[in-house]
Amino acid sequence: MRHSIVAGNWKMHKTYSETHTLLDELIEKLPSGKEVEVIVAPTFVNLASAVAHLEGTNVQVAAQNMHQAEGGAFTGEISAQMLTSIGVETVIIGHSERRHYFNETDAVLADKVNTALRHNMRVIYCIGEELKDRESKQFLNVIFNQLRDGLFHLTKEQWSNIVIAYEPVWAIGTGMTATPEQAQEIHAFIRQEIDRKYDKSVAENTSILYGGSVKPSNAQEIFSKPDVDGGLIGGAALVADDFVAIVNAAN
Ligand SMILES: O=C(CO)COP(=O)(O)O
Repeated sequence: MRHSIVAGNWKMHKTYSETHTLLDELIEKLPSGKEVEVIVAPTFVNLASAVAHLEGTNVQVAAQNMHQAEGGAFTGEISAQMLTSIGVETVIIGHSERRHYFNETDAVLADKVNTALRHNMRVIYCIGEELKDRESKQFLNVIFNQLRDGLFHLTKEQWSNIVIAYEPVWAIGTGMTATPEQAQEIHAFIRQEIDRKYDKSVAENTSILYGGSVKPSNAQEIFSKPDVDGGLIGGAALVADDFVAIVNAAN
Protein backbone atom coordinates (compact mmCIF):
# COMPACT_ATOMS: atom_id res chain seq x y z
CA MET A 1 0.00 0.00 0.00
CA ARG A 2 1.30 3.46 -0.88
CA HIS A 3 2.62 5.29 2.17
CA SER A 4 5.37 7.67 3.26
CA ILE A 5 8.80 6.13 3.63
CA VAL A 6 12.12 7.71 4.57
CA ALA A 7 15.05 5.34 4.05
CA GLY A 8 18.69 5.97 4.88
CA ASN A 9 21.22 4.36 2.55
CA TRP A 10 24.41 4.32 4.59
CA LYS A 11 26.50 3.09 1.64
CA MET A 12 30.09 2.09 2.67
CA HIS A 13 30.07 4.19 5.84
CA LYS A 14 30.12 3.46 9.58
CA THR A 15 32.11 0.83 11.41
CA TYR A 16 30.47 -1.53 13.87
CA SER A 17 30.68 0.86 16.81
CA GLU A 18 29.73 3.89 14.72
CA THR A 19 26.71 1.99 13.42
CA HIS A 20 25.48 1.34 16.93
CA THR A 21 26.15 4.88 18.09
CA LEU A 22 24.06 6.22 15.20
CA LEU A 23 21.29 3.68 15.84
CA ASP A 24 21.19 4.72 19.52
CA GLU A 25 20.84 8.36 18.51
CA LEU A 26 18.08 7.51 16.07
CA ILE A 27 16.19 5.46 18.65
CA GLU A 28 16.37 8.39 21.04
CA LYS A 29 15.44 11.12 18.57
CA LEU A 30 13.05 9.64 16.02
CA PRO A 31 9.38 10.49 16.51
CA SER A 32 7.34 7.61 17.88
CA GLY A 33 4.41 8.12 15.47
CA LYS A 34 3.89 5.61 12.71
CA GLU A 35 2.80 7.84 9.81
CA VAL A 36 6.18 7.60 8.13
CA GLU A 37 7.96 4.28 7.77
CA VAL A 38 11.63 4.65 8.65
CA ILE A 39 14.23 2.32 7.14
CA VAL A 40 18.01 2.21 7.59
CA ALA A 41 20.41 0.32 5.34
CA PRO A 42 23.78 -0.24 7.04
CA THR A 43 26.52 -2.32 5.44
CA PHE A 44 26.19 -6.12 5.27
CA VAL A 45 28.49 -6.78 8.24
CA ASN A 46 26.32 -4.66 10.51
CA LEU A 47 22.89 -5.87 9.39
CA ALA A 48 22.38 -8.66 11.93
CA SER A 49 23.37 -6.52 14.90
CA ALA A 50 21.29 -3.60 13.58
CA VAL A 51 18.22 -5.84 13.43
CA ALA A 52 18.82 -6.92 17.03
CA HIS A 53 19.50 -3.36 18.14
CA LEU A 54 16.28 -2.05 16.59
CA GLU A 55 14.03 -4.80 17.92
CA GLY A 56 10.91 -3.29 19.46
CA THR A 57 11.28 -0.01 17.53
CA ASN A 58 9.45 1.06 14.36
CA VAL A 59 12.68 1.30 12.38
CA GLN A 60 13.15 -1.31 9.65
CA VAL A 61 16.48 -2.59 8.34
CA ALA A 62 17.27 -2.98 4.64
CA ALA A 63 20.23 -4.40 2.74
CA GLN A 64 21.95 -2.28 0.08
CA ASN A 65 22.30 -5.12 -2.43
CA MET A 66 22.08 -8.90 -2.77
CA HIS A 67 23.03 -11.57 -5.29
CA GLN A 68 20.48 -13.03 -7.68
CA ALA A 69 21.50 -16.69 -7.22
CA GLU A 70 20.04 -18.83 -4.45
CA GLY A 71 23.56 -19.74 -3.35
CA GLY A 72 26.72 -21.31 -4.63
CA ALA A 73 30.27 -20.49 -5.60
CA PHE A 74 30.02 -16.70 -5.70
CA THR A 75 32.87 -15.49 -3.52
CA GLY A 76 32.03 -12.35 -1.61
CA GLU A 77 28.31 -12.36 -2.35
CA ILE A 78 25.22 -12.43 -0.13
CA SER A 79 21.97 -14.30 -0.90
CA ALA A 80 18.34 -13.43 -0.25
CA GLN A 81 18.02 -16.38 2.10
CA MET A 82 20.95 -15.14 4.18
CA LEU A 83 19.26 -11.78 4.52
CA THR A 84 15.84 -13.11 5.49
CA SER A 85 17.47 -15.55 7.93
CA ILE A 86 18.68 -12.57 10.00
CA GLY A 87 15.38 -10.71 9.73
CA VAL A 88 16.18 -8.38 6.81
CA GLU A 89 13.11 -8.23 4.61
CA THR A 90 13.81 -5.19 2.45
CA VAL A 91 16.58 -4.78 -0.11
CA ILE A 92 17.73 -1.85 -2.24
CA ILE A 93 18.27 -3.02 -5.81
CA GLY A 94 19.65 -1.10 -8.78
CA HIS A 95 21.29 1.81 -7.02
CA SER A 96 23.15 3.89 -9.60
CA GLU A 97 26.45 3.15 -7.82
CA ARG A 98 25.81 -0.57 -8.30
CA ARG A 99 24.93 0.03 -11.95
CA HIS A 100 27.96 2.26 -12.54
CA TYR A 101 30.81 0.78 -10.47
CA PHE A 102 29.72 -2.87 -10.50
CA ASN A 103 28.29 -3.02 -14.02
CA GLU A 104 24.86 -4.18 -12.91
CA THR A 105 22.66 -4.19 -15.99
CA ASP A 106 18.87 -4.04 -16.10
CA ALA A 107 18.86 -7.76 -16.95
CA VAL A 108 20.87 -8.66 -13.85
CA LEU A 109 18.75 -6.31 -11.76
CA ALA A 110 15.53 -7.91 -13.03
CA ASP A 111 16.96 -11.26 -11.87
CA LYS A 112 17.74 -9.81 -8.46
CA VAL A 113 14.19 -8.47 -8.19
CA ASN A 114 12.79 -11.90 -9.06
CA THR A 115 14.93 -13.59 -6.44
CA ALA A 116 14.05 -11.06 -3.75
CA LEU A 117 10.32 -11.41 -4.46
CA ARG A 118 10.59 -15.20 -4.46
CA HIS A 119 11.83 -14.83 -0.88
CA ASN A 120 8.95 -12.49 -0.02
CA MET A 121 11.29 -9.56 0.34
CA ARG A 122 10.33 -5.99 -0.42
CA VAL A 123 12.42 -4.26 -3.07
CA ILE A 124 13.38 -0.59 -3.20
CA TYR A 125 14.20 -0.35 -6.90
CA CYS A 126 16.36 2.61 -7.91
CA ILE A 127 16.16 4.32 -11.27
CA GLY A 128 17.40 7.67 -12.52
CA GLU A 129 19.04 9.40 -15.42
CA GLU A 130 22.57 10.75 -15.77
CA LEU A 131 23.33 14.40 -16.46
CA LYS A 132 23.99 13.68 -20.15
CA ASP A 133 20.48 12.20 -20.48
CA ARG A 134 18.96 15.33 -19.02
CA GLU A 135 21.06 17.58 -21.23
CA SER A 136 20.11 15.61 -24.34
CA LYS A 137 16.47 15.58 -23.18
CA GLN A 138 16.47 11.77 -23.24
CA PHE A 139 15.74 11.41 -19.53
CA LEU A 140 12.16 10.19 -19.86
CA ASN A 141 13.26 7.47 -22.29
CA VAL A 142 16.06 6.40 -19.96
CA ILE A 143 13.70 6.20 -17.00
CA PHE A 144 11.07 4.35 -19.01
CA ASN A 145 13.64 1.80 -20.20
CA GLN A 146 14.87 1.19 -16.65
CA LEU A 147 11.29 0.64 -15.47
CA ARG A 148 10.44 -1.63 -18.38
CA ASP A 149 13.61 -3.73 -18.25
CA GLY A 150 13.80 -4.00 -14.47
CA LEU A 151 10.19 -4.26 -13.37
CA PHE A 152 7.61 -4.52 -16.14
CA HIS A 153 7.92 -8.30 -16.38
CA LEU A 154 6.35 -8.57 -12.90
CA THR A 155 2.75 -9.54 -12.33
CA LYS A 156 0.32 -7.04 -10.90
CA GLU A 157 0.30 -8.91 -7.59
CA GLN A 158 4.07 -8.75 -7.27
CA TRP A 159 3.96 -4.95 -7.28
CA SER A 160 2.72 -4.94 -3.69
CA ASN A 161 6.37 -5.59 -2.70
CA ILE A 162 7.89 -2.93 -4.95
CA VAL A 163 8.92 0.58 -3.88
CA ILE A 164 10.55 2.81 -6.47
CA ALA A 165 13.29 5.32 -5.71
CA TYR A 166 13.86 7.98 -8.34
CA GLU A 167 17.45 9.12 -7.94
CA PRO A 168 18.81 11.36 -10.68
CA VAL A 169 22.49 10.41 -10.85
CA TRP A 170 23.55 14.05 -11.22
CA ALA A 171 21.95 14.85 -7.85
CA ILE A 172 23.58 12.05 -5.81
CA GLY A 173 26.22 13.32 -3.40
CA THR A 174 26.67 16.46 -5.46
CA GLY A 175 24.60 18.94 -3.47
CA MET A 176 22.61 19.49 -6.67
CA THR A 177 19.02 18.55 -5.93
CA ALA A 178 16.27 18.14 -8.46
CA THR A 179 13.82 20.96 -7.91
CA PRO A 180 10.56 19.86 -6.33
CA GLU A 181 8.95 20.47 -9.74
CA GLN A 182 11.50 18.28 -11.53
CA ALA A 183 10.97 15.51 -8.96
CA GLN A 184 7.19 15.78 -9.28
CA GLU A 185 7.41 15.65 -13.08
CA ILE A 186 9.36 12.39 -13.02
CA HIS A 187 7.34 10.81 -10.22
CA ALA A 188 4.11 11.57 -12.07
CA PHE A 189 5.66 10.13 -15.24
CA ILE A 190 6.65 6.92 -13.42
CA ARG A 191 3.14 6.57 -11.98
CA GLN A 192 1.58 7.21 -15.37
CA GLU A 193 3.74 4.52 -17.00
CA ILE A 194 2.86 2.00 -14.27
CA ASP A 195 -0.81 2.83 -14.86
CA ARG A 196 -0.35 2.38 -18.62
CA LYS A 197 1.37 -0.99 -18.19
CA TYR A 198 -0.84 -2.29 -15.35
CA ASP A 199 -3.71 -0.20 -14.01
CA LYS A 200 -4.58 2.68 -11.72
CA SER A 201 -4.64 0.61 -8.57
CA VAL A 202 -1.04 -0.59 -9.08
CA ALA A 203 0.07 2.95 -9.92
CA GLU A 204 -1.73 4.50 -6.96
CA ASN A 205 -0.52 1.87 -4.50
CA THR A 206 3.19 2.11 -5.34
CA SER A 207 5.32 4.33 -3.12
CA ILE A 208 7.79 6.41 -5.14
CA LEU A 209 10.68 7.95 -3.18
CA TYR A 210 13.00 10.74 -4.27
CA GLY A 211 16.75 10.50 -3.67
CA GLY A 212 19.62 12.85 -4.40
CA SER A 213 21.00 15.46 -1.97
CA VAL A 214 17.89 15.51 0.22
CA LYS A 215 18.66 17.59 3.32
CA PRO A 216 16.66 19.03 6.22
CA SER A 217 16.55 22.34 4.30
CA ASN A 218 14.87 20.98 1.16
CA ALA A 219 13.05 17.84 2.33
CA GLN A 220 9.72 19.40 3.20
CA GLU A 221 9.30 21.13 -0.15
CA ILE A 222 10.19 17.99 -2.10
CA PHE A 223 7.96 15.75 0.04
CA SER A 224 5.03 18.14 -0.34
CA LYS A 225 4.68 17.22 -4.02
CA PRO A 226 1.68 14.93 -4.64
CA ASP A 227 3.59 12.06 -6.28
CA VAL A 228 6.59 12.11 -3.92
CA ASP A 229 6.03 9.57 -1.14
CA GLY A 230 9.24 10.13 0.78
CA GLY A 231 12.97 9.87 0.26
CA LEU A 232 16.04 7.68 -0.06
CA ILE A 233 18.71 9.57 1.80
CA GLY A 234 22.49 9.20 1.48
CA GLY A 235 24.83 11.67 3.19
CA ALA A 236 22.22 13.24 5.46
CA ALA A 237 21.24 9.79 6.78
CA LEU A 238 24.65 9.51 8.45
CA VAL A 239 23.93 12.39 10.83
CA ALA A 240 21.17 11.59 13.32
CA ASP A 241 19.80 15.13 13.65
CA ASP A 242 19.64 15.58 9.87
CA PHE A 243 17.97 12.23 9.27
CA VAL A 244 15.45 12.84 12.05
CA ALA A 245 14.66 16.29 10.62
CA ILE A 246 14.04 14.69 7.21
CA VAL A 247 11.75 12.07 8.77
CA ASN A 248 9.87 14.86 10.53
CA ALA A 249 9.56 16.71 7.21
CA ALA A 250 7.75 13.67 5.78
CA ASN A 251 5.37 13.45 8.74
O1 LIG B 1 22.29 7.82 -3.35
C1 LIG B 1 21.54 8.32 -2.52
C2 LIG B 1 20.67 7.46 -1.69
O2 LIG B 1 20.64 6.17 -2.17
C3 LIG B 1 21.50 9.78 -2.31
O3 LIG B 1 22.71 10.17 -1.78
P1 LIG B 1 22.88 11.69 -1.24
O4 LIG B 1 21.69 11.95 -0.35
O5 LIG B 1 24.17 11.66 -0.49
O6 LIG B 1 22.90 12.57 -2.44
